[in-house]
Amino acid sequence: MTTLFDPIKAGDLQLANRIAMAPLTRNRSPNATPTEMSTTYYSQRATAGLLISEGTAITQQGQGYADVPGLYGPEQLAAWRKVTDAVHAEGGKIVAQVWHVGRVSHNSLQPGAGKPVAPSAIRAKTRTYLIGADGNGSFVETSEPRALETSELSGIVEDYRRAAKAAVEEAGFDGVEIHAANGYLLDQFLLSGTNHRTDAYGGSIENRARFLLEVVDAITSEIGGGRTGIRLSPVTPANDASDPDPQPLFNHVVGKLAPYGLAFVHVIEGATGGPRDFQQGNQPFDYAAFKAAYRDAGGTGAWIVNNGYDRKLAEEVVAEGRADLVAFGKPFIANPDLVRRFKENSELNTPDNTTFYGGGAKGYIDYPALT
Ligand SMILES: C=C(C(=O)O)c1ccccc1
Repeated sequence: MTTLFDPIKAGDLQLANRIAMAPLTRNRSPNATPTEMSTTYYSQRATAGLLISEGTAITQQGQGYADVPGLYGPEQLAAWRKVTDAVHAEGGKIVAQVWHVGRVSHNSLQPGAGKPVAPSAIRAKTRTYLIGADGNGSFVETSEPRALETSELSGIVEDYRRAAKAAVEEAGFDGVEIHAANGYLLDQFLLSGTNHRTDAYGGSIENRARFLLEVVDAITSEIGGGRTGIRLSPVTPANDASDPDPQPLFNHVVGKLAPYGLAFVHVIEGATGGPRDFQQGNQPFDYAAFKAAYRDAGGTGAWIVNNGYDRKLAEEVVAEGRADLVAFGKPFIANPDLVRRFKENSELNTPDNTTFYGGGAKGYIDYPALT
């Protein structure tokens, strides 16, 4: 029977166990540049089978929150290299989550203080996080976006390609996770609630999946499918994401992903950080059918599940073959040695949600490991 502590090969990635650290935004990268504390934070957690970095902007246009890191400047890449070197020195594996927020942004973060971009000019009913001149952070309403011209899309595809290449070749990541979840740009194109386009990128399911698949094609042709994963969130309402009929949409998406030889598909079940049984539309999402649609189409990537898992539930889904890995977010914030604690069935530290976003060492690198 497979356990959480058995190794697994996910594409080209040889992973020591089935416990992944989910991508966690921490807003501690001033000027989009990770710090020495980032190096400490990730290396403390390197016993995870796979570390997935916090969302990392592919360009300034793709940045939606203050003090999130980027992959678009030499100083950012050099800082990430220190992180990946430290993780590798501990025997860990780490991929970069490549991220474009689309409409979930604010004019003050955008090039030339312009409008955030989106498939359609529909403002997200959500908030973003800014840090004022006084250094204090606050959540503010997102700005009104503009609809991308069809002619702009190939340029953003190239931004993803360039970021993925830089992540692996310059920053030393073992691969990338394409952030196609949580109501950000790629998810905005997928969903009928956010994509009202009338060109070849809007309307039908095939058209709404087109942009995502162009990005997947570009990144896998650049770094290889075996170093590429993707994160999807079929029913999340995060960042005002909505589609009343997600099953055919996401079954289509994973069917089209199957031929790319991806390292993994990472699925947020339910509402991100919320109820696992959340649903969009009038019927529950069938996650088994979703996984079957990927495997039946020839998809061989590891299946990673996330959202609200504890040790017991994680052991069950891996033992029953419903998932290959389980990703943990908040438990890893508070427990750098989560793998050991699970293995020894030790008590877990409790996360302090007042230090999740922004700030310094407190709540970032000061959680105790078992002695
Ligand atoms: C990258 C994020 C996501 O995927 O939800 C995020 C961004 C800001 C705060 C929390 C999470």
